[in-house]
Amino acid sequence: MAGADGGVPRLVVPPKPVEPPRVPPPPAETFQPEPVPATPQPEPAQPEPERPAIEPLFTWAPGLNWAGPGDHWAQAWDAEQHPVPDPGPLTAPPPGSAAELPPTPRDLELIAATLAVVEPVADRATAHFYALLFLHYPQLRSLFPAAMDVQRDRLFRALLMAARGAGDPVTLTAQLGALGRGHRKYGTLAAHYGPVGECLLAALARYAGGRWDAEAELAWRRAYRMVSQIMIDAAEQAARTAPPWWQGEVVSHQVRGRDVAVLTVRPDQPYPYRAGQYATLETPWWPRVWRNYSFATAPRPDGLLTFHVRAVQAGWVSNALLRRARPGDVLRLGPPAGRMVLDHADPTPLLCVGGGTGIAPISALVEDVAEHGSAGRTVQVLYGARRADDLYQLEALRQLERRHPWLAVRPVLSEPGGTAGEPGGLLSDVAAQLGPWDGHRAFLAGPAAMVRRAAAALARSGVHPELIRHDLPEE
Ligand SMILES: NC(=O)C1=CN([C@@H]2O[C@H](COP(=O)(O)OP(=O)(O)OC[C@H]3O[C@@H](n4cnc5c(N)ncnc54)[C@H](O)[C@@H]3O)[C@@H](O)[C@H]2O)C=CC1
Repeated sequence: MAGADGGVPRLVVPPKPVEPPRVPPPPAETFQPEPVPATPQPEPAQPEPERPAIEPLFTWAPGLNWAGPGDHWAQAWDAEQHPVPDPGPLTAPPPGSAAELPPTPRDLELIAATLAVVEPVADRATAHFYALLFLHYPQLRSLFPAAMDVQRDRLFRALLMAARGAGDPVTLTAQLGALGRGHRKYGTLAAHYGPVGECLLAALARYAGGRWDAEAELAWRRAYRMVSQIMIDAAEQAARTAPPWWQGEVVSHQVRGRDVAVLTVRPDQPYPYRAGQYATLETPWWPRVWRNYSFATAPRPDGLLTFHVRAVQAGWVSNALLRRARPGDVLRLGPPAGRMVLDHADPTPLLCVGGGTGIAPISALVEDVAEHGSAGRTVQVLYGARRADDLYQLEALRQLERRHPWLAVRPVLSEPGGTAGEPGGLLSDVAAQLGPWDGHRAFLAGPAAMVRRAAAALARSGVHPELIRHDLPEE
């Protein structure tokens, strides 16, 4: 073929490109084979998200047990993108620094002044606190239930209350020790207290208005350091002798009366407790939602644990325990807690007031007196219920009464139509009418309003307030 100019064809050497030729982008619809790298490059190591040291209850449903980096919540809030403040100095201030000292009387005044401003807007401060906590420390989200409705203000308020009590380390140690031990079941670690404290301070700073300055912040840092150290120490001490939680298999489930389940559970390892105490329970249907239930018997030789559960309206755990739980189901139990325990060396007569399922710990106390009580101690039980068919525990108590002359049991019905000869009305009112009760110790369990009213009424009818025991939080 002749060249275009008709002469000898010449080899045309294209000029050397100055830049590498551009590769046009592939047409959108063509198949592109997956490029194979000449030498395979190792994947950059992805840091494992830090998970709390908890064993999932159900390994076949990890989603139930895990929320945190990578879960839907964290993705939706883009939580991983936010910088993480350094929580180090809060729980471990530099040695010799001002934050290391215990709170001073002036600090307590500043804390009270801050609380006076924050408490009226506690709802918003609480919401802000949790938002900060979960955005900055999404790995802590897994320590809380999926739905935060009930939980919402618990931690925040507990911290505020603890700070208020920072002037009385002995009482604080007793109260916070139980809280620290109880927090082990959530998977709480010592390292979590720093982040929680930083978010608490940030929420306070935002809502304490003009009351927040460097001096107030230092006061809160000192109080929080003391509070968190008490909880950390108690948890570490408990870890030497007890697991963070127990698993308990339901071995029997009976419905008594109209709507009370009597559940008996076999713990996976020995569960030491004292009559009158309670445990916190979690069901497999509502992970990380824990509720308190009193032991309904004194400790038994076979190690089984019994609880009485009435379903409360919209109560997730109580409804699940009443309607879903069956033998073979596995619950989790936190450590025992509660102050309603007996000193058997003390022969003071007892007045035990149990409303509704509040009769559970009262029954345990009666059994405890029967087994270990000092000779001559008398026990009077007032057992309140709305209707006669709600007195599901009466026959068991009557059996004990027949065996033990020191025991007297009186049912009290609050709705009309009671048994002739038995007192009727609200349990708290009847307890007061049957007094005076001076010279007695009183144990109260049941609806919170009943317990409060009964405590006030008994104090008026001669019982020294220090001799009245119940497990409602201090007001
Ligand atoms: N260790 C404890 O303190 C325990 C507390 N409980 C609590 O006890 C409650 C039991 O609930 P239910 O069985 O549904 O009992 P319920 O609501 O049927 O009440 C039982 C009785 O308590 C009295 N009562 C109720 N409300 C009162 C009020 N406002 N003022 C004065 N007296 C009142 C009445 O005499 C009533 O018949 C639950 O809230 C449960 O959490 C249960 C077990 C242990």
